[in-house]
Amino acid sequence: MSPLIDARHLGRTLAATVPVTLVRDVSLSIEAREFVALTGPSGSGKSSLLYLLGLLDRPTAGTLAIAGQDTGRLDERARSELRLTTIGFVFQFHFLLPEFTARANVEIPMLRLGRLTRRAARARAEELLGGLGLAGHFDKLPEQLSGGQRQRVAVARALANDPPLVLADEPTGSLDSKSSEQVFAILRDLVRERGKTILAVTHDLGLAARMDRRLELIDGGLITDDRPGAPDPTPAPG
Ligand SMILES: Nc1ncnc2c1ncn2[C@@H]1O[C@H](COP(=O)(O)OP(=O)(O)OP(=O)(O)O)[C@@H](O)[C@H]1O
Repeated sequence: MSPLIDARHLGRTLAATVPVTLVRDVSLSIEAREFVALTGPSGSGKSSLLYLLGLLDRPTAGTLAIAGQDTGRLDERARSELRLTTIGFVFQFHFLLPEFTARANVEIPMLRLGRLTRRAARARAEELLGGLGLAGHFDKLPEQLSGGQRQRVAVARALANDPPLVLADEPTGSLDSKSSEQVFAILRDLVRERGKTILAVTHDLGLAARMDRRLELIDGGLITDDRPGAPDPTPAPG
């Protein structure tokens, strides 16, 4: 099976009098069921890379295949469909629509994709929210929820169309330590129990160390790709 993400020499440069390179020559392959941290100093290009991989932005160099599809060959409509079916996003600041209830926020991606009836979308939204401990909160607006609850609604929304891949930009960055731990456990269980693949930007090296693989960017380039938790492949002598 092809990797879920396969980037070859990916680059993103902004054209300006002095061009700005956000992402340079990143080659990277992520398989299904990986739980990957994307780390690096502020301004190193983590969000820029995440936007490219999430098809929210287009590279100026290199190639990107998502779920085996060469994204450079897709028109806008096909890119949008691939994004809706394959990728869920969770951002640091939830970006829920403030005038819609928790349930409606989760229903929207399903209604946009148009594969479920309104009634089925509603049932699925309630099931997802219920599974994330939000059973009593379907009708609340984002402002009526705590930060941790809002982030769980954002996770439910990311899962609405059952995408294999979830991209998260500092998903615990704005949360207190208890909510942060809760959201981290939810993301980890999505990989372990539901077979999702997660790539999460984080500044928290403690969290990154608890994930399966850590990528590090400096100045837009990938300088580290390691597996902190992996057993040492060479057993100690004796
Ligand atoms: N539209 C833009 N125009 C000009 N510069 C930009 C633009 N978008 C990003 N940059 C610059 O590109 C660099 C990479 O930004 P990016 O947000 O990807 O980094 P980051 O690693 O996610 O940072 P942070 O950890 O602070 O969120 C930064 O120096 C940023 O200021």
